[in-house]
Amino acid sequence: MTDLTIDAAASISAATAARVTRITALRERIDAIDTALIDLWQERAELSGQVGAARIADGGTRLALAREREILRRYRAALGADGVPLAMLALQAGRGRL
Ligand SMILES: C=C(O[C@@H]1C=C(C(=O)O)C=C[C@H]1O)C(=O)O
Repeated sequence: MTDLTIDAAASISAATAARVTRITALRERIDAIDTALIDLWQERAELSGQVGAARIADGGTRLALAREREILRRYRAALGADGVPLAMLALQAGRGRL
């Protein structure tokens, strides 16, 4: 290889190494976010179950539909159309399937 070719190869591999380092850092942050989301998802389901159990113990209903509508509206306002199925899964995780 000529000196020029060696320099080019070294700079390509340095750029590749920088990209790999950046991807690794971004993935570490993604993993941390996923861990936080999973923790919050499970906490939400637990709290939702407690509210439902308290309402039923008071002779109330398993569902509070006005509250569910408000939650669906909030997710849709924040996340657009994708927010609706996400909210439905969050509700289901807490109070079970309809
Ligand atoms: C937790 C509750 O009970 C149910 C579960 C909800 C939820 O997971 O957010 C919302 C409404 C109810 O159908 C509540 O009334 O707040």
